[in-house]
Amino acid sequence: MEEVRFNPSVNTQRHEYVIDFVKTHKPKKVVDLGCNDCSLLRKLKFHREIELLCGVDLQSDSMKKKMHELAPLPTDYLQPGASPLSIELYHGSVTQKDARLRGFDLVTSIELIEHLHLDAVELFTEVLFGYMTPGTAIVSTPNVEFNPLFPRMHGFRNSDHKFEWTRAEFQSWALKACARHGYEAEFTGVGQAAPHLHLRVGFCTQIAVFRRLSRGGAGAPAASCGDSGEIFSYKLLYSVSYPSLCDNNVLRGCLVSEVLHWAYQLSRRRTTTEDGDDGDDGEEGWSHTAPDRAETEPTDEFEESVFDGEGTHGWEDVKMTSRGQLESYRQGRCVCVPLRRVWSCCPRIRDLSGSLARLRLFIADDPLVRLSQDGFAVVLDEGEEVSEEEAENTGRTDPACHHAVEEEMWDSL
Ligand SMILES: C[S@@+](CC[C@H](N)C(=O)[O-])C[C@H]1O[C@@H](n2cnc3c(N)ncnc32)[C@H](O)[C@@H]1O
Ligand SMILES: [Mg+2]
Repeated sequence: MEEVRFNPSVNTQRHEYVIDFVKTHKPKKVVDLGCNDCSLLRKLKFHREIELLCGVDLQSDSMKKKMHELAPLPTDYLQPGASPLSIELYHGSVTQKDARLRGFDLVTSIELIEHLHLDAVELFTEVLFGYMTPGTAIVSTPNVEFNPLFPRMHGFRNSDHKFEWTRAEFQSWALKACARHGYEAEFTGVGQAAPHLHLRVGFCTQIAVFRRLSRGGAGAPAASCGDSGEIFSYKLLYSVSYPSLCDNNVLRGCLVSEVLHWAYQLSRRRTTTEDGDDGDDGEEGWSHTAPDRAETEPTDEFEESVFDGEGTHGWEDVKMTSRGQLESYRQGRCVCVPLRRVWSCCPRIRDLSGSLARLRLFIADDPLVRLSQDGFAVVLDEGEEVSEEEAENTGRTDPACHHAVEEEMWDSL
């Protein structure tokens, strides 16, 4: 019989199964048991709906070799995620409890259980379903019925395997765990044989997806391990937090970067006065006096009418309603760009800050931004511009530029 080959590899297919599950169910807290060299974690970290991503393994060497690849990339600083992300790696055995891993939304155990002796599988089952009590769990293991399709293989698929189960054996273990701990399970797999063989041999890798039944619901007994206090049996090997917009300092950095970028852009644009006069000194388009505060800071009604959040008024409305009110103006050798104008031009600034008042609060004390005395305009020194190089160094780039940097990074990986 010709040896079966998978493309993509069955390992990749297992990881893709988990990733698809994450995309669909959007768990916030995920732990990968038996994470080995963190290869699944390195893929999962890009799914920013996850806020806490953990890995556990008995062998620390493989984790240590690759754990630094879990660190944030430069792009994570340029475009911080909207929600936080922490990654933690633990050295320990899945047969032991650790309070830090309780109550997760998703636990994955990919090709782990067959590396445990059967008495350790019992302990693991208790720890996983009775103590960790995740909302969902994905457990995969080889399906021994598929092995005849590997004619050159003798014994188990790996010398460290303590057993390999048939579909019936795997399902029996899973259903017992469900009955004891209040879960339900569905069975599937990855790595499919030719259609005429599939029914007979099943998937190469068998997968059980467990879902915890609601507490107090039928078949949901109390956790069998009981609440045995705070147990910390794992050693924390690695921990990293990603920059996120939930951190006020990161949010301020992003707002400052956007405000400066837009203020420079707007300061370069020619403006005309209300009557179309472009000034008497040859410097076309500049107002030379600070407008009344009322001019740069239209009324609340104005703000409500233009920024009612319903998307009924576009930028065209702003130009019409505020003609003559949102112009940049000169003060001495400086150019002042009304903060409201910056706000009007950049949806990202509006999204990030929520309101003009909040924007002002956020950036007012930042040393990179100079606001006018009344706090209503960004003050730029004449001729001050952000060079391409400077923009890259400070991250003061427009979104298109972020994407270019990101693409470049991906190409180099
Ligand atoms: C085949 S590898 C798992 C591969 C990995 N899950 C993946 O998807 O790429 C099995 C892993 O389980 C780990 N392991 C074995 N016994 C363990 C235990 N009692 N507790 C935690 N990890 C264990 C091994 O060190 C090894 O890294
Ligand atoms: Mg294995």
